[in-house]
Amino acid sequence: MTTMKTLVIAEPRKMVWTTRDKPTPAAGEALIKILTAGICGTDIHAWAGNQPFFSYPRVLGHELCAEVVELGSDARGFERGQRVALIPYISCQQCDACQSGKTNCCEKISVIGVHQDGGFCEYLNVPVSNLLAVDDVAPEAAALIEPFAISAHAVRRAGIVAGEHVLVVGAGPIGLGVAAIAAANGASVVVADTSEFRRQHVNDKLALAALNPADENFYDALREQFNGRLALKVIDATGSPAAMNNAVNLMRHGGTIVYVGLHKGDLVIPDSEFHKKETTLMGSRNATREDFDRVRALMASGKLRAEMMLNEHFAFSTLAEDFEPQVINNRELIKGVIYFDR
Ligand SMILES: NC(=O)c1ccc[n+]([C@@H]2O[C@H](COP(=O)([O-])OP(=O)(O)OC[C@H]3O[C@@H](n4cnc5c(N)ncnc54)[C@H](O)[C@@H]3O)[C@@H](O)[C@H]2O)c1
Ligand SMILES: [Zn+2]
Repeated sequence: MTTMKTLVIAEPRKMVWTTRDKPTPAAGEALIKILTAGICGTDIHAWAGNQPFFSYPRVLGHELCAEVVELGSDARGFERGQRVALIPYISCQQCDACQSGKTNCCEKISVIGVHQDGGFCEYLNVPVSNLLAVDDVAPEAAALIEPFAISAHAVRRAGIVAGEHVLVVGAGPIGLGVAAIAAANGASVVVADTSEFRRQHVNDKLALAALNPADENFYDALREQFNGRLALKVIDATGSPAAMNNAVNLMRHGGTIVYVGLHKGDLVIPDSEFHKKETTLMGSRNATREDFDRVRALMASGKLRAEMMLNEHFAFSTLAEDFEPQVINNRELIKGVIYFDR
């Protein structure tokens, strides 16, 4: 086969099937055959046209599990037939962040499937330096290593260790990943979300307590979970300033707040509480190879399972037709994985 089926966002709200040439890997690249792909909130925003940095036409897909089918010259470290996950970030290696070793914060970062064409197609060329070997992880879970790695990065930034009282605000894919990884670290984890459906998912699939921050007795319920105390670490995964303006009030002395949610609007930090409690405030951006490795190992050991984040499956062959009715209009979608039926 020299051509391949490719799903292109031609313009906002318009997905079309296109036939493209199957690529040939250049030096340092692998040609990968996509097996599964996760659908991210970014994909949905790109479809809707409300992602300012997006340009069209674009092939989405940055949460990928694939098989190596061909290797370009000098593409070392992988073999044909090997199962891999994509680390989609390409950093410039020159900016201040990259020079400080924080390539996840690169000022000129290019994300495969966001700033350049990704994997909602049958085959993709990628630098081998962007691959992670995942032979010990099933394709369904391997497609979720990237969102779980973003969560793992936030957990690592917060320094969450066994026995700590951790409140995760927001039970979308990122918050669920944070809660699952913090619990795998041995922390005592409570999740807060205004959505009853998402709280039920936390109870059922993570076996953790989930509270509604809009409830009158929220603070009392939180204290009850944490042996009469407030949280030591709060991780925000909502992206809602309304959810987090009072985060410092949820903390006890010497606590840490990590914002992984990207807030559409400024945050308000209650000054007196912030000083009085000597609160630490941190951001968390993307993930590093270390975070991807940690997630792969947790998945291989059975401590992280796809179902903790995943609740829908889609077929690649009908995705253009299904995207609006089943992805966009599905109020109960948390995370979907696409199967590449050929
Ligand atoms: N830092 C990074 O590198 C990075 C990477 C990916 C995503 N993100 C951000 O992380 C955030 C979460 O992503 P997601 O895909 O899980 O999103 P999502 O929209 O699926 O989940 C957000 C959750 O927050 C809940 N929520 C909203 N307002 C709330 C409130 N006031 N109180 C409690 N819960 C509330 C919602 O019910 C929902 O369950 C987004 O802001 C996203 O942009 C950051
Ligand atoms: Zn850089």
